[in-house]
Amino acid sequence: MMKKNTNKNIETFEELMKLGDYSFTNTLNSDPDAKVNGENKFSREVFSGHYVPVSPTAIKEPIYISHSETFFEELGFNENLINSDDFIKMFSANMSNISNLTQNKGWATGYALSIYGTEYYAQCPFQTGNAYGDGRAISILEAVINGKRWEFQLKGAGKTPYCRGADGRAVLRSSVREFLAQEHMHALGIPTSRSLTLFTSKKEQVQRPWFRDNSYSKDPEVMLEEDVAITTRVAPSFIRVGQIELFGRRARKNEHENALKELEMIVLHLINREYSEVINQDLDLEKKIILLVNEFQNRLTSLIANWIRVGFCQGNFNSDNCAAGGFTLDYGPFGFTEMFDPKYQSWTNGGIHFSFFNQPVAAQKNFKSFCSALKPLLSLKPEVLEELEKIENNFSKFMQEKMENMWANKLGIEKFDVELFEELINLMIETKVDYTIFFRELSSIPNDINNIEKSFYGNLQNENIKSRWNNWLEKWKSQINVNDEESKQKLSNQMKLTNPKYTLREWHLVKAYQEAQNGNYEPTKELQKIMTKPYDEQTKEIEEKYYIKKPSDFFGIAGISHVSCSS
Ligand SMILES: Nc1ncnc2c1ncn2[C@@H]1O[C@H](COP(=O)(O)OP(=O)(O)OP(=O)(O)O)[C@@H](O)[C@H]1O
Ligand SMILES: [Mg+2]
Repeated sequence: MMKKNTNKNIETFEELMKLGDYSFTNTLNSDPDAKVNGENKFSREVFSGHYVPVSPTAIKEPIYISHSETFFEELGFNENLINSDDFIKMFSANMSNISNLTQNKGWATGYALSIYGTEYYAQCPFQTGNAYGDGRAISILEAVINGKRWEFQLKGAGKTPYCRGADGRAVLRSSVREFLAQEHMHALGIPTSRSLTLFTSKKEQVQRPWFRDNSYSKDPEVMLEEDVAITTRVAPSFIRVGQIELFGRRARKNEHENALKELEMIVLHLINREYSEVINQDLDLEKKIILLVNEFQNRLTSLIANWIRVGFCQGNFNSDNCAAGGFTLDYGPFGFTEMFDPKYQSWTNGGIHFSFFNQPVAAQKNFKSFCSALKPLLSLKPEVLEELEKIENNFSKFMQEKMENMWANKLGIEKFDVELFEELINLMIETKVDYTIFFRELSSIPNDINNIEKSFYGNLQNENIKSRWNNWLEKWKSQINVNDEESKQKLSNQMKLTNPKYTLREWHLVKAYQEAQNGNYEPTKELQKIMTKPYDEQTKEIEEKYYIKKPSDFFGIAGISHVSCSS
């Protein structure tokens, strides 16, 4: 039976505004100093409160680049909305002179920073952590749409108290990357913040450190003038592990009389926004906390296994870039591994700890920071604290289980086999395979290793390696359940739903944002169209253009093989 579509469509900007709901202002505290500080567009310490009201700074004469048709459809947004003047104004950060606005201010939030489990304060200009947070991200709307609550956040909408002396802007390059990556990840079946719209402007440029053309430099060499842009991203909330940490640290140090209360408030807010379907709101606080850590652990471990499944490396997995709802957030120095390397990491300053295969450990560090932040709420309940610590200590066991299941699925086998897996990884490293193409080709269940040569960066002339590969294939085949053409086809189809055909390679992105800088948005749109169907075969023409290994000319090239800065 066809499921009846009960969703109500949103035809006009006015209808969208009617769904706006700012009730969080009843359950969360605003920064008490915000009023005194007027515009709130300069770097300053914010000592308490959960959010600071901030007016976004418009980009002038916004130029439309793209919107997510898929997400519009999911939200029930009429396509015509994108032509509405008010809609364009709102999502290019111009909230003046819009009729039907319930509130013409947005809000920014503070958060703390832990890098690989170590607490940091140095990144805050005051060295206290009180001026660190959304430096250029400003939320402007919460709306309940067809029963689901969404927060709409502009990235690059100008300065906030957390701007740390920077310009509050995002450049076109990083905005195109984030806009495309979010919808690609969603299409890959991976929880993520979503993209709504992408606007740029030719009326404002900001400077960013970057590389010369075709440079091999690891460090930026020049300051580039780049056009500004704003992407609107959408999620049930933008609460980060770092945000819970900020309140956890304040409570732990008893920084002000409301510190513990504010921690409780933000935790309950997190549960409401991200976990209301799994945590009954009538339970007492301790029970809620235990369910919360369990479920966050569950989501986070699945998320990381999924990242590794598709070759994604987040690159900067600090606690402030780890969404407490367990989805992907902050597409800064991210990348998809091409020539397989477990240590792959595109960000030159990122270090090995955020590299591709170390992401389970990086996640564990963020999980630990999350648990530590909750502990002040349990100081009078040692038995609950013990329970929490037990969950915390089980992280690596759960992570390992998720990883093994993921590898088994990727290989189309029932049960993970450590020997089979380790030999595969060794062979993949030794023979330099393209991660995406290899697993996709394997999904066709080849008879001989020559059939998947397409995925090798070198050729297979070495007889020893060739025979090791064929032995591996034999062993693998003895573990998959394929006895006839029909079962082979069935398994092949199933594997192709796990192993995508297309992933967002950096050199595709570079072409798209360089063209966009010249005012040609077609490559961005083409990439968007292809990368939102990553498991489909698509046309021969697309295959020839996008289902190919990284061209040798791009190896080692700055801005393609590695980046120095994400903003
Ligand atoms: N141009 C900028 N102006 C003001 N603040 C900035 C700017 N670039 C980065 N920041 C702030 O510096 C911190 C670290 O930046 P990072 O690259 O992790 O985040 P981001 O990409 O801006 O944002 P997000 O995590 O919201 O996606 C963040 O708190 C961010 O808000
Ligand atoms: Mg960030």
